[in-house]
Amino acid sequence: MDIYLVGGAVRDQLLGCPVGDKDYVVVGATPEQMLQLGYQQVGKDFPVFLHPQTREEYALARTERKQGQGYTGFQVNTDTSITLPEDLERRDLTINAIAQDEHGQLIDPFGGQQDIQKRVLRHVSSAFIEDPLRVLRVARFYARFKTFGFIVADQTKDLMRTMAQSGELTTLVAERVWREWEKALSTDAPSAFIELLIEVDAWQPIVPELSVSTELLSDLQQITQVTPCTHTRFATLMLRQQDNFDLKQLSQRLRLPNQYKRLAQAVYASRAQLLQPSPLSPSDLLTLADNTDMWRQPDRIEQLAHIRNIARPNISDGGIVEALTQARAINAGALVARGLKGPEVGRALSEERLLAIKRGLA
Ligand SMILES: Nc1ccn([C@@H]2O[C@H](COP(=O)(O)OP(=O)(O)OP(=O)(O)O)[C@@H](O)[C@H]2O)c(=O)n1
Repeated sequence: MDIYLVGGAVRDQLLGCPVGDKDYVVVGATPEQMLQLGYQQVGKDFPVFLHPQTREEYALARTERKQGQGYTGFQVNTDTSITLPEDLERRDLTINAIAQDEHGQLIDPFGGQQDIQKRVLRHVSSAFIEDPLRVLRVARFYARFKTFGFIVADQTKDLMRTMAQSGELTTLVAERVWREWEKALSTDAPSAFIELLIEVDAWQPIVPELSVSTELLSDLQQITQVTPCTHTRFATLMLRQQDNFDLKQLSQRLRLPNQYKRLAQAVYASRAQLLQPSPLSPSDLLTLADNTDMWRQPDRIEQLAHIRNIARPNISDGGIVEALTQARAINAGALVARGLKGPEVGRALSEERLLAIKRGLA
């Protein structure tokens, strides 16, 4: 049997990027041989094994042929006669279809190295269209490698458009879609992910609820420069949604994790204040904090301050973070100790917080 390093690890190494997970392909082995060597089989559909010591993934070389709709319709062949080039041919992009043997020698039948040099994301073969997730993957790689100067080959964009128009994108399960979203949000150019999906008509089938404008794309680009927090970056997309925007449906469609959902809700509910074209007064800030659950969620102060700063960059609100942090420090317990009861506590708490905000802004 022969073992090769493949996929992202080889690509990232050639690009001079830190190498993440390592994936290997094994040519000429049976599952029984792998088990005998102490590898542990994972997943039923694909013959993938975990190395007994490193726990890295080793997949038997395979070909795949699409049979039906959606993700269930693959006929997988892992016969020991499957060659390395055959396995590489089923992969998505040429830059992801380079293998490296144990001596460091590269096997690159589809011109991946040349495409790395030319900075092109290009599909390997027409089998690209068999997996609709690839539309999102290409958009995500485009966002990740935009700063390196990568573009997407025209023919690859044509295939992405064909896939978007076929309706296949709607068969993707939410978790897989969201995983690509989250990876795209953590790149240096998440707006490129959105732009490419729009360009190939894939936006509508994936997130019909979310309307995108040039202003919104620019917001996203700016927030990306000020914070690595993907929750904040995603929530920024709520800033310019209209009154008929259905956040509930969007979060169901993407199965948004709770932290994303809650911050998105907070931003959408407070968008009028966040976009207010005049400085926020102490009482505006109090309302903003009340409406976004800032008292219980201290991270929100910075998150919303970042969003406010990019929404209205020319307006100086003074020390929002400082003021709200001081207001948060007001302790309801101390008010109860003063003998206040019931609704009096709530009222006094608001008054004290307002005073603290005023002091903090001054
Ligand atoms: N829908 C997919 C998913 C994966 N692959 C292939 O499997 C490899 C490993 O996939 P994955 O780990 O998802 O991505 P990486 O390319 O390793 O990128 P990263 O880990 O940086 O996201 C890819 O390089 C690609 O060759 C593919 O062709 N089509």
